[in-house]
Amino acid sequence: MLASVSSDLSHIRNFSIIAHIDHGKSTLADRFIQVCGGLTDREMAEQVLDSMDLERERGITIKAQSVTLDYKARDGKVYQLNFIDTPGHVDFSYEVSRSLYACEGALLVVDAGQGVEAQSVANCYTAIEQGLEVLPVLNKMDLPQAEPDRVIQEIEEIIGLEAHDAVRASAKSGLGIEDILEQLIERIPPPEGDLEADLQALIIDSWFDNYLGVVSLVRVRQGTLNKGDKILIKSTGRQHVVDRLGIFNPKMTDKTVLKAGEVGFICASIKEIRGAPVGDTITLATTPDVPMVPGFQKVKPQVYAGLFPVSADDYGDFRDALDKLSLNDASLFYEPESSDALGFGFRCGFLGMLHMEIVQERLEREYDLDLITTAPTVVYEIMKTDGEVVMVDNPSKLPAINNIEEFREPIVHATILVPQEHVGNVITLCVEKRGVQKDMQFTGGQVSLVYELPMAEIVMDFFDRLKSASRGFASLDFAFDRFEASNLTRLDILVNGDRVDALAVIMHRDHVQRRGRLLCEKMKELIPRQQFDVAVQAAIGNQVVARTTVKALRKNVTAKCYGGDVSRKKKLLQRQKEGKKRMKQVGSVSIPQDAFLAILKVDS
Ligand SMILES: Nc1nc2c(ncn2[C@@H]2O[C@H](COP(=O)(O)OP(=O)(O)OP(=O)(O)O)[C@@H](O)[C@H]2O)c(=O)[nH]1
Repeated sequence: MLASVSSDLSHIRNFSIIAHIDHGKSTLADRFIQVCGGLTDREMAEQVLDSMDLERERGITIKAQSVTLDYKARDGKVYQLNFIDTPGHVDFSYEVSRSLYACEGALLVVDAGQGVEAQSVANCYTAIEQGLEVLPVLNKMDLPQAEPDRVIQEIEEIIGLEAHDAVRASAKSGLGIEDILEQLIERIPPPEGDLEADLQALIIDSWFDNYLGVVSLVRVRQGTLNKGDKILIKSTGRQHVVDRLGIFNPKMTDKTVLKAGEVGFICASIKEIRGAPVGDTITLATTPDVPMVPGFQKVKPQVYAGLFPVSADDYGDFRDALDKLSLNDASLFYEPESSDALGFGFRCGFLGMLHMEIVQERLEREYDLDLITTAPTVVYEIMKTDGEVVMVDNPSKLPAINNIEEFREPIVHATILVPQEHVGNVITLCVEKRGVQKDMQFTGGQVSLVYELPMAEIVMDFFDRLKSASRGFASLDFAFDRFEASNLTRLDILVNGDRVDALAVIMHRDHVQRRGRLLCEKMKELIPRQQFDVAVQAAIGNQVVARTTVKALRKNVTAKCYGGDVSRKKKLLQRQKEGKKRMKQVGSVSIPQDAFLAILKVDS
């Protein structure tokens, strides 16, 4: 019953949507906003929840966002629905579990033509473990290839979730949208939370806004939060005054109070995003003993790479750009690095390859920088002969081989879902990537494979290879499991006899011969011919395992463009010039950006 007493939370529903990329989460969220009358048609034209340009271009959701909607249900009552968006990509799974902590329920949206995918299974388990009510929804029912019965069977068998009364919907046509909202109100419990208790609020997300400073999205778990309150951020121990608070409906709307059970934003003149980390707990300065909401952990980067400005003059701008970018991205780690080959730059840590690509693109696009990136690497644990254990995120910083007692690499626990007809190819790929099979189950038309794989193999090209091995149908989810001793070594690349530190890679000894040779071949393709022969060698210590030669250039590139075809000649020169921008002079040889990433293109 919707009572006037403020302590009644029965009209509130906090929920998230779990969906694999492209299964229709954003479209569905837009429909909810429309049904609840939050936006005009023109505003609807933009997908409001994916707010960053880059996200929209790539069509993926990165930052969690929320929207508060008033829904007039069929029982005549008005409910407050707080939808908390979650990112769909495996790199950002930490943020998913944060978002789920703020909810009592989640919709599991599955494309009725595609079926269940590994990532949504993993997120669904997280939700179930956190005690959430999960409601399956079959989306894209308007498509002729929709197979609701098969997908229901998959949901029941793979996830173990009752799905026979899952709403059959189409976010595109509008079919079933109100049925979803009705089911949500009926099945997802309202939040619990004592309004009289001391304030305890969870930070679901924080981002840096140029005008407002840090804005945090919070879920009040107990007590109330008022404008003007002096708050305490538990992990930093810092105190701040709340300048503004309110909700997104979906526009930012100011209020004076957020109560237990509610979700909204706060601004408290916090200068950088690390001052209000995601997953942290807020309480009042007067009640510092309120416990933290459990499960808070600092995000740890999984993949590291060196980023260097092409022109040394840009170093200062590059540092400023990283400072600014990190205001908004707490998971971006960076520290100065210097390389003999590439000069001064930064060693950056990322959540995964997608995160790395996004950061790189933002630096180049928003800050107009030309950067050279070295091959990404995972973090290794090295036990030295003197017993000391060190973590190494940069192949060129490895201790000398004879000082290494044990080389340990990170192992992930991976789940792959793949249609039966492609399972053979996927197993072959996993074996090639040094995977160890832990489980294999057949369900409906899909096979669920569980493997332990070295993280280094996964972050390289595994995902792309998996997609091509399964015609795009396989899906993957993985999480760090442990460090394990492995027969690894460092492979150096020498250009005309000079060891190029930025080209060093760590790999398994079994792969060294073959990959070393392929790497030299690839380098030969990538390094432009010079006025002299260039020798490219791959070596372990002093032992050369492969070599090739980039033959000296004899002809002028434009020589063959004889006659009056000036435009073609100009074009060629222009292309050459653009190519040069992304080159680094190493000794007397120009090495292009692609060569630094060549290892990623070397299939074992
Ligand atoms: N035919 C059909 N297409 C749909 C439906 N729902 C979504 N789509 C389309 O599917 C594509 C992906 O939809 P999104 O809503 O962007 O998917 P998403 O899950 O939010 O993707 P991320 O933001 O990347 O996680 C878009 O081209 C939508 O237009 C539906 O019910 N029917």
